Amino acid sequence: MSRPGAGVAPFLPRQEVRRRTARHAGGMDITSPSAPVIECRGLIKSYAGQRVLDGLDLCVPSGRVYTLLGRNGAGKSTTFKIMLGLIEPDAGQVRLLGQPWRRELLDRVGASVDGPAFYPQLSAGENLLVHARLLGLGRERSAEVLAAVGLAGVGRKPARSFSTGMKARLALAIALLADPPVLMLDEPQNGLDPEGIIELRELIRRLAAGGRTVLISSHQLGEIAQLTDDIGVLVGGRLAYQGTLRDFAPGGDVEAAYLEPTGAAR
Ligand SMILES: Nc1ncnc2c1ncn2[C@@H]1O[C@H](COP(=O)(O)OP(=O)(O)OP(=O)(O)O)[C@@H](O)[C@H]1O
Repeated sequence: MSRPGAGVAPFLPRQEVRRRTARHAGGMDITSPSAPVIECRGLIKSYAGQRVLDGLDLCVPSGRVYTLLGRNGAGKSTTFKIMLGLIEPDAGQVRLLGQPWRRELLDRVGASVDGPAFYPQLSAGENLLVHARLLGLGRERSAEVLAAVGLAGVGRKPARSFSTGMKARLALAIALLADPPVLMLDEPQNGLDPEGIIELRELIRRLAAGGRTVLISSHQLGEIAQLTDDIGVLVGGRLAYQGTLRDFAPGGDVEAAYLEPTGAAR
């Protein structure tokens, strides 16, 4: 899907990034000096002549939580699907873990997009066991992950009868199973109750603290403020802002920064 491209532009000096991000300039640089783990360059994607991504540049540094923010239909899922090789871009390149995209690199990526792929007649534990066996993992790891996402108590209930939130937890469990260094979770908060959102936040923060890189998509501004290190605001098929949350909303009010007249969402 992606061809090896020219080298990626080096990071700008920190002051220059601050200057640019302060006025919400669209850009591809981010303040962390750590190596990018996920990079998109010039992604273009149209559906039936309708352009959704229009030269998208995105850069997720290592060991951080990065949120791709955008309104309904902005192209967040499309971006995730391209990064995961589920659809082809019309143009542009993706790099994962510092290398040009190739399918084998996905062994080190845990992902959830468009809800979980599960066997409806099997319980959460049985579903996880199926995935665990495919990955060469044992029963112990399935149980561990089941507990981590708060599904340990659901017993033999078949997954087809799960609520939306339980399905979201199962999707997360499947993504976590192999303990991958990179997680890509498309709207992981969807369907979760307040407890689930808090648990998810704590889990994601723990994963990042342990050195994993977590990319999520969301439109929940309040939650983002508590969860993310970096954000990219997707507008018109490109990032209107990319950088740290602190630079985006210095006072901590993400909603105000997002909605201000000159803000990234305009
Ligand atoms: N397979 C497809 N065929 C045609 N149009 C599509 C297809 N997939 C997505 N689109 C369109 O592309 C646009 C972007 O969709 P996408 O799902 O990437 O947005 P999103 O930001 O994830 O939205 P949401 O927040 O609502 O999930 C939308 O207008 C959508 O209708």
